[in-house]
Amino acid sequence: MLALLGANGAYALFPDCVNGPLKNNTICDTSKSPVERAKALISLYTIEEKINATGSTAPGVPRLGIPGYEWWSEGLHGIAGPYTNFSDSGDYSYSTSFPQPITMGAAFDDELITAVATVISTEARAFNNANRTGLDFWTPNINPFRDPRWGRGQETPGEDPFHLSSYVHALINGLQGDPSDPYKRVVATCKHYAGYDIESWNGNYRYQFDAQISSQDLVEYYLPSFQSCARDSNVGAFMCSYNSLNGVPTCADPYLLQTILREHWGWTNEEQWVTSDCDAIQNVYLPHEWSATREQAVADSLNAGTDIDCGTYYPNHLPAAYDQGLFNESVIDQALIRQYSSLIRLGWFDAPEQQPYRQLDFSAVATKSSQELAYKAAVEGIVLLKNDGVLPLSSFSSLGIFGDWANATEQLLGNYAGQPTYLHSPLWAAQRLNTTVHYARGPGGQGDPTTNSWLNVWPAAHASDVIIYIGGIDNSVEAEGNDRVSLSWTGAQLDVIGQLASYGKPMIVVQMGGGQIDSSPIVNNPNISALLWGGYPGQDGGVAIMDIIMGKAAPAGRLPLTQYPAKYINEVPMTDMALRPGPNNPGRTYKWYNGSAVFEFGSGLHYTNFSADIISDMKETYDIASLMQACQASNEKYPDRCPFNSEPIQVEVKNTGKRASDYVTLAYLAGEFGPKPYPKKSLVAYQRLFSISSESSGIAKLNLTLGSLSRVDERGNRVLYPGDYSLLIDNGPLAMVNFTLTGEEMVLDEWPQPPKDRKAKGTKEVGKGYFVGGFGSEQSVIE
Ligand SMILES: O=[N+]([O-])c1ccc(O[C@@H]2O[C@@H](CO)[C@H](O)[C@H]2O)cc1
Repeated sequence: MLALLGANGAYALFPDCVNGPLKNNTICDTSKSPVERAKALISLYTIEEKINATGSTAPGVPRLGIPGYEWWSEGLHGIAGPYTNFSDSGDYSYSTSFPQPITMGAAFDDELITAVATVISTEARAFNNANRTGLDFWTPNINPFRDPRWGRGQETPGEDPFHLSSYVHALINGLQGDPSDPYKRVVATCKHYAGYDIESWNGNYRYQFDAQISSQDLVEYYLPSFQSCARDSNVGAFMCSYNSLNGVPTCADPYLLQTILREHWGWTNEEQWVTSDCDAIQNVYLPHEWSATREQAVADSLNAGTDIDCGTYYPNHLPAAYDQGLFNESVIDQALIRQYSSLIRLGWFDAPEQQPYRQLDFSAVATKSSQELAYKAAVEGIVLLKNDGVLPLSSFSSLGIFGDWANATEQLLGNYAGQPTYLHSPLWAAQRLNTTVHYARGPGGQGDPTTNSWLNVWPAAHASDVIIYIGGIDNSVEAEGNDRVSLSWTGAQLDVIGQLASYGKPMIVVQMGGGQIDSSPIVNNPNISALLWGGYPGQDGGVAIMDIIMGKAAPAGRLPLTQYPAKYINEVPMTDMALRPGPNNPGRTYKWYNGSAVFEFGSGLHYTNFSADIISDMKETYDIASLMQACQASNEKYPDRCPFNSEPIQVEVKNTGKRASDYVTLAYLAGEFGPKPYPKKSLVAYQRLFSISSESSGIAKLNLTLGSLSRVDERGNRVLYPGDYSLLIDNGPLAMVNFTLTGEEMVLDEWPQPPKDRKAKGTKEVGKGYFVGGFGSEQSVIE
């Protein structure tokens, strides 16, 4: 075995196929396929060694020179995670930390996402070569941001399934590299499959919750991003979730893991594996009480297709399950073939000089271009929501900066962050401008209105020409394990904002945090000139915010989610998973919400104005049978991926104002087709255009597919329906064209129905059977 760079840690070793005991075994023969190599290796393992290899911290098989491997690394917006090892100082003490996905989602720029993911995978390789992280990363989180209370919505690109599917495709390309490359850059893991988006609400916990979701909502809303991962992006791994879905814990559900994932989506490559969320196998036993015993829980999960247990439940309980005959050895072989084939595709077994990534070291980390990309991602994701013309700022001699986020450091990162290269707060950026800056934090964002931290606010405000308040929410309010209980501005913030506004000076509010906050009091206050949303903009977020305020950069991000009024959370329980409006549900997302949003999905202003014109000739009528014939002739395996238009639909976007700016072209379909009720509209394409100067135009090229024209019926089938369609450009809309689809409806994708004998349990009584204890240790249960 060969030690890499001599560092300590879980990644210190990789198998030595040059001089090690297996050098003449097929596992070391690079002319053989990964599966052949993996099979040769595990044929040497005893059943004990096989079982030991099923946990996320795999000990390896020393007698064969197979070192341990830690499967759990994170990479949500930069390398991170419990087993990624940053040094205290110097090399490997930091990496590039990008904005949270909710902010990068607002950029609506897939090329940006691929570039960001490429940096993350490069830095991951450099850290792996120094034995500091793994080769597979448990990212992205692509559960749609369904309910505005969700504490982890910040980890996602937003609420729209088309947007998520496109974003995740771009991301996986950057993380894994081209599928045809002999070696993967790293393996990505699409999580949390599926129906996971509640942390803790009204006595329901992620470990115990049973999400009841119709087939229609599953196919239309909860699963497209996962289909994009599995079917369209060749992702290397999936993670099943804590919750149950329609009565079955997802990690023990052969319908989800076999019928849908592997068979229906064709995710049959032997090097692709499923891990459980951390301790989710334990939860199959308790609190779900799906399996009667611990042994049955591990066997049910392994048999269903969960190949790795994040935790120790498999290694601890599979031996007894094996003795009881609850699983066949071929099932564990299958799991290990997937694991080792994946490691082979990552080059784990091959000599360093054979691989393109083994030479990377710290000089590839936090490069100048990576830092510039983190800044660019932040700028692109910031959204301008209100502006009476005060922005961009000009002619002032002093700035007052207030609020809980004004001097934000770690707050900028959100959760699942590693060690950033630096942390530039808005205050830091303001202090580098050629102006006087007065700063007072004031009462904390989530803060206590009674503290005397108010006192220094007023003199600072008095002395300033322009007032900037930067606040909102952060991970003390929205977090893993912690859903929000209010959509209003927290603590004393509205009070201090109101009093600052009463000075009658130009005033700008910057709303931070991943979940949206009802900002109608700010919108309606005529003394507040401008409102921006920044999400979690990452290590250079403060500079990005100040550059937009000063006009050094132009805002063009769009909200990737709805800003609901605060009363929304009284109108629908978080546990109601339905998207369409019902008696106790006003509907979810911009497609179905029947109330009046404070800001709609896609909202975003500029420092200029744009007009749009659909310049492609579109027919008035399209015949469904002809569309399907063209699709069949193209030999596309999945008809929903067939193009609707043979050439991209071109939209000319003209900057009719005075300042150069990016513009995000959003294209929606609306109309009367398919099952009632009809959604208000659905996003079907988007493209960000860059730096369109005054009086100039850019051309967006939009590719619509048959899938994007389809609707989903109650059984989950994706169908192309006859009816009247409108293609809308932007929220206004700025341009629109109508067309009709004629002929008989056609099924594009027939959804496999759950088996009739599917064992399903109802929702458990809330709060009962919930484990309290640390990761990997089964402790007390709330009875
Ligand atoms: O005990 N812990 O240290 C611990 C930490 C995080 C944790 O969360 C889970 O682990 C992440 C694995 O990628 C999933 O996204 C998340 O649901 C689960 C357990």
